[in-house]
Parts: sequence; C-alpha cells; structure tokens
Amino acid sequence: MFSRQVKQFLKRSSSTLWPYLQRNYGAPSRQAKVTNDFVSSLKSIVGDKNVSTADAVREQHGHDESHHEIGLPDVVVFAESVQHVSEVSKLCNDNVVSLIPFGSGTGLEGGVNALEGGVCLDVTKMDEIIEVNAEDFDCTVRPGVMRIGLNNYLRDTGLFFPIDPGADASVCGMCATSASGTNAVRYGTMRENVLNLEVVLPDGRVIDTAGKGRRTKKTSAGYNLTNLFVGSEGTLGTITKATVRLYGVPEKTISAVCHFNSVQEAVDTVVQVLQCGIPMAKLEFLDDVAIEAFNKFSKFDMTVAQSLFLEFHGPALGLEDQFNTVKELIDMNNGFGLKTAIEADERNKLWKARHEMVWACCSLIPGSKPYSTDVCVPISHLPDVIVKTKEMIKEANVIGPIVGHVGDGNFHVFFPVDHADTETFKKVYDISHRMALLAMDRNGTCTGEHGIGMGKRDLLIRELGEEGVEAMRQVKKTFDPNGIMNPGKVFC
Ligand SMILES: Cc1cc2c(cc1C)N(C[C@H](O)[C@H](O)[C@H](O)COP(=O)(O)OP(=O)(O)OC[C@H]1O[C@@H](n3cnc4c(N)ncnc43)[C@H](O)[C@@H]1O)c1[nH]c(=O)[nH]c(=O)c1N2
Ligand SMILES: CC(C)CC(=O)C(=O)O
Ligand SMILES: [Mn+2]
Repeated sequence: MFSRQVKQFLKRSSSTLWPYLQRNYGAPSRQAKVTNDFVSSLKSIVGDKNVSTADAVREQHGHDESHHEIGLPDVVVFAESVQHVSEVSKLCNDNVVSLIPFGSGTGLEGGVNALEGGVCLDVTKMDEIIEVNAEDFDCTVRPGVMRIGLNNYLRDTGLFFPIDPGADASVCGMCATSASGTNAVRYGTMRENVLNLEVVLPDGRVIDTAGKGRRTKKTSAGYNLTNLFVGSEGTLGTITKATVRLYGVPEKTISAVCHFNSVQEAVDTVVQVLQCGIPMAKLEFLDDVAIEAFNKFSKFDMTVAQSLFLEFHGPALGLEDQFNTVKELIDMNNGFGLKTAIEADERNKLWKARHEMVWACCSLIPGSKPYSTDVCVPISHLPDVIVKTKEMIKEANVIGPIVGHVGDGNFHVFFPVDHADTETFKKVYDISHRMALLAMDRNGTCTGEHGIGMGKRDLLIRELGEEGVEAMRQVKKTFDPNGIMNPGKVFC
C-alpha cells in the first residue's frame, strides 16, 4: 500500500507520530513504471543532458523548504521548451507514470516531494521574460523566471511585481501555490494578479486559460479557468507561461515600526487603520518572541513587545497625512516607540530581516529546522486566535514565534525544531493541527498562502466538507483522468 520512501519514513518515525502519518500517507499508491526504456524515451525528447537519475539531483528535487520528509523522484527531466513539456507529459500519461512540476523548491507543504516516485519536471531552464507591456501594466513570463529577477528586469520601467513571499520563488510556482506575502493587503495575492496562464495538460495538449494572447484586467467570458489553475499545486497540469499584473513604483515609501502591550491593541489598530480606508502596503505583526529572534539574528535593538511593521506607498502629496492618521490610531490604542524608516537602505534592511524571520527563529535552537504554520481568519477573530495560539505554545513548553500578515488576518508560527527530537516534533504537529481547527472554527481557513500540499489534506476535507472535496476530485479527474499529476497532493 505504501511506496518504498514512505515505508522507510514510517519505520524511522516514532510510534507517537503513527496515527497522523497513517492518515496523511493513507492514499492508495500506484507503482511508478520508470523503466530503462522509459528513461531512453525521455532522453529522445529532451536530450541526454536534460535527464538525470543521479542520486544528488533526485535528492535536490525530492523536497522543498518544509519539514516534510523527502520523496525521491525516479528521474529528473529539465525541460527547455513548451514542446518538451508537452511530449514528456504525454509520455508519462500514456505510461501512467507520475509527473511532478518543479519550480524552485521553496514551497512549505511538501508540494514537490515525489510520494510515488516518477518524473520530476524541472522547468527552470525556461526562463524567458517574453514581454513587458508597460502601458498596460502587465508582463508575460516563462516558468523559470524568479520574482526577484523579474523585479530587477523591471527596474527601468518604473513598474514592479508586488507579490513577495519570503523566498525568491518562481512566478509560475507562485501561481501554482497561490502565493502572497507582505504586500497582499494592498496589492492582493496571486489570485488577483494573474491574467492568463498557458498550461500543458497531462495528455500533452496546451491551453491558454483566458484565450491565446488575452491579457485584460476584466473578463466575463465563461468559467474562470485561470483561477482554477492558480493554487492547483501541480495537480492539474504544468504552467508554462504566466501573464501577471504590474504596478507603478510608488513615488514615496515610508516604513515604520511600533509596539503594543497586548495583541488585542495591535490588532485593534490594524482594524481601525483599514476602516479609515488608508491603503496600507504592508501591515505585519511580530510577537514578542519573534522580536527577540529578530533582534538576535539581524542585529536590531527593538523593544521586545507585540509589534507592528507598517509600510505606506503613494504619491508624496498626502502620504504624510496618511502616516499622521495612523500615528493617531497607534496612540489611541496605547502603542509606543513609533519609529520610521524612509531611506531605501533602512527600509530594505528592515524588510530583508522580516523576510529572514524563519532563519532568525531557527537561530533560537541550534541545529533546528523550521516547522511553519499558516492559518487565516476574518480579522475580527484574529486577536482571540493569536492569544489562544500563544497559550497552546506556552502550555506545550515549546518555542514558537508568531509572525503575521495581520492586515489579511493571516499568521504563522515558525517553530524551530530539531527533527530528531520526535517528542517536540509531535507537540508542534499537535499545535499546528489545533491552530488549523481553531481557525476553521472561526470561519477561517487552514492555509492562507502556503497551500495544502501533503501536509493539510485531511484539513481540506474538514474545511470544504466531503462534498466540496469530491467536487474538486471530479475536476481533477476531468483534467487528469490517469491521476499522474503530482499524486498524493491536495487530496487524500
Ligand atoms: C523563507 C520562506 C519564506 C516564504 C516561503 C518560503 C520560504 C522558504 N513561502 C513559500 C513559497 O515561497 C511559495 O509557496 C512559492 O510560491 C513556491 O514557489 P516555487 O517556485 O518554489 O514552487 P515549488 O517548486 O516549491 O513548487 C510548489 C508547488 O507548485 C507546483 N509547481 C511549481 N511550479 C509549477 C509549474 N510551473 N506548473 C505547475 N505546478 C508547479 C509544484 O508541483 C508544487 O506542488 C511563502 N509563500 C507565501 O505565499 N507567502 C510567504 O510569505 C512565503 N514566505
Ligand atoms: C516560513 C514561512 C512561515 C514564511 C512566511 O510565509 C512568512 O515569512 O511570511
Ligand atoms: Mn507568509
């Protein structure tokens, strides 16, 4: 019933983890049929140099940045063109061999881990920025284009692509996970920013989800196929081109930090800022434990308290007024220690350190690796859910700094865990699971931005209900009747 890698993993795991592992890995597995002949056929499509069965290459492609156990693909294929992707997909489909698209491996829910072996399809060599339409505020990229590289390329155009997960991820991988980050409160997530996708279906057909070459801000033309593939986590097809929205680089940017004595006061401030209609670019929460890690790792000297990191974007005219209104709201909620960063160097230092929080948290326990969580609730429930989460962390006696895209009601705990310490691993798993249940109990979701992957499949059922997940399974069957695309992900 279980594949070789999973069996090995189960053998190594502590018996205390067994119940949840059994549930997570309980999906029926199929035997991958990667024979020598099959590998030769792959080589005849993409060339010898683009096919690797070397252990190091398979290992590099068998995991992402999450705590999930590695799942080795049998073979890694590097595609250089849409035709490569199409022919490799058709070959896998005809032979019922699993196919796992690989972007840049920065995912946090085990999305690229090959649970049943098969072919890992690395698309990083397809790295062309096809076009930038500056007047239309959009651009079209191949799947190897990374978000930071895209923004460097755009520098002279006065435009930028705002979606900023902490890692430098591929833009198409970000489509696949429906990523977001610190700018989502102003600019939205990938869902709001993708205009069109070219997708290679498992049988090799190529579709454009909004029609070939279309890149309008609006459309009422039929079903929203584009958003069906946003967040599909490689389970429906391989994204080979994405057209995404761009924005003008703001004339002026002000970053700021302030502190509070309670989570409630910090979140009340956020709600009031949003109620005043102030178009904040970033509204990030860091709890006292996170600030301690932040100070230690990034050499800051911030007051250790519940804190908000803020950013304002806009024309110079009026931005100071926005800042002053927010300052008043901070004062009204007993906030203190407000400091601004206006020069680019200072701002970049602050946000770079925020993006590096995961590594800062690991520095709290030498030898640890991150175990991250991701829940999202309607903002009115946020203080209660954060406070209850802090109680769970305290009760379990583990270290768990909290960081949140609080303007969106989305937050994470970064648990630094030594993975050999199964007792702590289990405690952390329990807290994450209970956090997800708590969030769902408050009309929230078990994942705001990291996706379901292999880690949250049982939670998806609880979130959507059996009927909802069954409707998703039917969509999956329509596009992928042989079930070759990234098996064992999203669905149990
Ligand atoms: C330090 C740090 C910080 C953050 C994050 C990671 C890390 C390491 N992330 C998570 C991560 O960066 C995000 O999920 C990216 O969208 C993953 O993009 P990759 O290209 O790395 O996809 P990766 O290669 O990891 O693949 C992820 C999933 O997408 C599929 N996929 C990839 N490319 C595909 C393609 N071309 N076609 C079809 N399927 C494809 C894969 O099969 C897999 O299921 C995050 N996220 C977030 O939303 N907000 C955040 O703040 C952060 N912060
Ligand atoms: C490791 C993750 C929790 C990273 C993330 O999503 C973030 O820093 O916002
Ligand atoms: Mn995040």
